Amino acid sequence: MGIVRGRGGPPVPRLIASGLACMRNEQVIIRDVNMTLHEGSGLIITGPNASGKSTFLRVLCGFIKPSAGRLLWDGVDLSQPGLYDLYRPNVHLVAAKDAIKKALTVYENVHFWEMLEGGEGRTTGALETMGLGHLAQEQAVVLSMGQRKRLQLARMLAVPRPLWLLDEPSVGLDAEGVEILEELIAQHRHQGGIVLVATHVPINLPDALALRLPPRVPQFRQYTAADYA
Ligand SMILES: Nc1ncnc2c1ncn2[C@@H]1O[C@H](COP(=O)(O)OP(=O)(O)OP(=O)(O)O)[C@@H](O)[C@H]1O
Repeated sequence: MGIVRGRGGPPVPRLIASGLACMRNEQVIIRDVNMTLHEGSGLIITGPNASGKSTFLRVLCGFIKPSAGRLLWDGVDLSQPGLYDLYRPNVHLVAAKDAIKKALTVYENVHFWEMLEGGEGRTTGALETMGLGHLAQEQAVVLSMGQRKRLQLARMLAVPRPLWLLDEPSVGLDAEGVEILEELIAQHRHQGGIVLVATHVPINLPDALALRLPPRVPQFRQYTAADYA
């Protein structure tokens, strides 16, 4: 994660969104979103329900292509062919849907992900950090909502990546869990990582930037069977 510098100039921002827009189903979900983030940055994204916070994170993680605007990573415009594929391994999204496999053990849920991503040896430590070590050999089906969130965060820790995109990461966590989360974010930023948090719940990210998305007024239309296919 070395600092990228222009020739003799200040560090190049790691992540830039410029005039970013996203349409889904012929609806504008987000428009003209701008941000510039350097190593160690934190950004708290707020906005009313349906304002596009989750959509914005999904665009940033490369699941949805922007409809307009530009996204740059280390100064490179990701709209160029093939570059999203190179960028994606830098990003970890903690989404509302947790993709936890109930039939696997807690350990396997993290280890499976770690192996998929080419890592090895971090699963046990990640579970311990999230206070799930004692449940490692239990099937994930027994986990409570807050424990599932802890498992999601353990998966993130098992595969180190510079850019964390966290969608409502504290929902379901108890006070101790929130404290661990805030400490992890602080450590990650201290090591040069970047953390974006979309949330309705206040979270302590010292010196974080703020982005508030405006309310969306959806254009309702008649839906057809094709929309649900
Ligand atoms: N695949 C999709 N197709 C069509 N519309 C979508 C799709 N995904 C999301 N949307 C619409 O995008 C809008 C924004 O949704 P999103 O989940 O990004 O908002 P949000 O700000 O995260 O909301 P909340 O605060 O309720 O979590 C919603 O109106 C939703 O219906």
